[in-house]
Amino acid sequence: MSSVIESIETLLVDLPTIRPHKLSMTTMACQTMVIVRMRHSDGIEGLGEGTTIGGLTYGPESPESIKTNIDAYLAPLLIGQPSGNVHALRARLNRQARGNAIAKSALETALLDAQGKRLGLSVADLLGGARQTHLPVLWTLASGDTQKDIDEALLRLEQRRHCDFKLKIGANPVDQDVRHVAAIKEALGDRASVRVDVNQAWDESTAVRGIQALQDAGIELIEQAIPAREHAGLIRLANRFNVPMLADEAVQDARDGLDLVAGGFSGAFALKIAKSGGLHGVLELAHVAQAAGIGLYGGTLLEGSIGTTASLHAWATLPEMAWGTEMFGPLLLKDDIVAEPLNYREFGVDLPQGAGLGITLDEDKLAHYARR
Ligand SMILES: O=C(O)C[C@H]1C=CC(=O)O1
Ligand SMILES: [Mn+2]
Repeated sequence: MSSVIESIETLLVDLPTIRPHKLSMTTMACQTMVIVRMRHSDGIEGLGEGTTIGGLTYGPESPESIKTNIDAYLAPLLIGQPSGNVHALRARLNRQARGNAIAKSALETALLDAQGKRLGLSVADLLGGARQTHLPVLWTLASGDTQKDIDEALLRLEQRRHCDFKLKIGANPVDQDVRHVAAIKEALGDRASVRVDVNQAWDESTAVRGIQALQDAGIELIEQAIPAREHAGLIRLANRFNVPMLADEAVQDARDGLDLVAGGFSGAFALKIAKSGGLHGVLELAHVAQAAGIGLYGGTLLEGSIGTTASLHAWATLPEMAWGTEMFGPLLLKDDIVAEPLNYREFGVDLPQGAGLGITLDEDKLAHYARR
């Protein structure tokens, strides 16, 4: 008899960050992940992760809402269903539950992990096969202090850990932010690509002033300068400047991507499994971008090792991404809940091998960090 989904357990796991991570909307000292353990009648367990940033400061789902909504609404839709048809299960969830993209992404990850283990294939294999097994990874400088950021970047360069850096700005007045960014770019010179993420903090006229100065300072990419829903404004900025715009919060899924393209956007899209409700959804967005000549960027919501690995399996199926990836989440955390951490080397990370995600939990660490 074929396998069915037997139980779905969700755990809130709190891991401290290696340093305060200062973003335009919040400063993080800890990351909370929702870990999904999905058990099937054939004895296989699938792992998933749903993670956001800073409670409700980043988006409409919080770690607690992700857990509650899986427990109360989404898990009951899956339990007792045949394990193996991921598309049928996605459709079932989407028919009965609106939104909740992060929760759905965690569940789809667990389904794919289990199906891969069942068939002896990696998640990338299930998605058609990996085109890359080593992916570039940038580092985000967000200590809140210019000199500390410069020292951190120089160390990462020296270690051959990262050579692309994203600076989180938008919490301070625009001129102060521009001075901070320009000082870092000046210190790193041609050794590094420097980009900024404003996380929606500016209005359009502030953005015009800020982006002009950042372009003059040699910044290579401007991420989400204005609020997510201001698609027309983002398209105007993309057409006004030479430095490309990276749409992040503005582009959740393929539908948003199509609207931006149809409106005349050019530049790049940040792909995140969490925004698009999972790996298949994010690849649909990637395909819209590819058809429209929009650059690809493998994005993160600062997931731990499970969510980061799931994303890597999706990115691995794509051709080389124009702007690389930011799959550094596990490096921002002081500890890990997996037995074998991801291998970061040579300015990038290796795609884990093995069936499913290719990840094993460290049960002691999980028990230690799980919220009681
Ligand atoms: O891009 C975001 O908005 C989220 C995130 C990615 C890196 C980081 O530091 O925060
Ligand atoms: Mn962003």
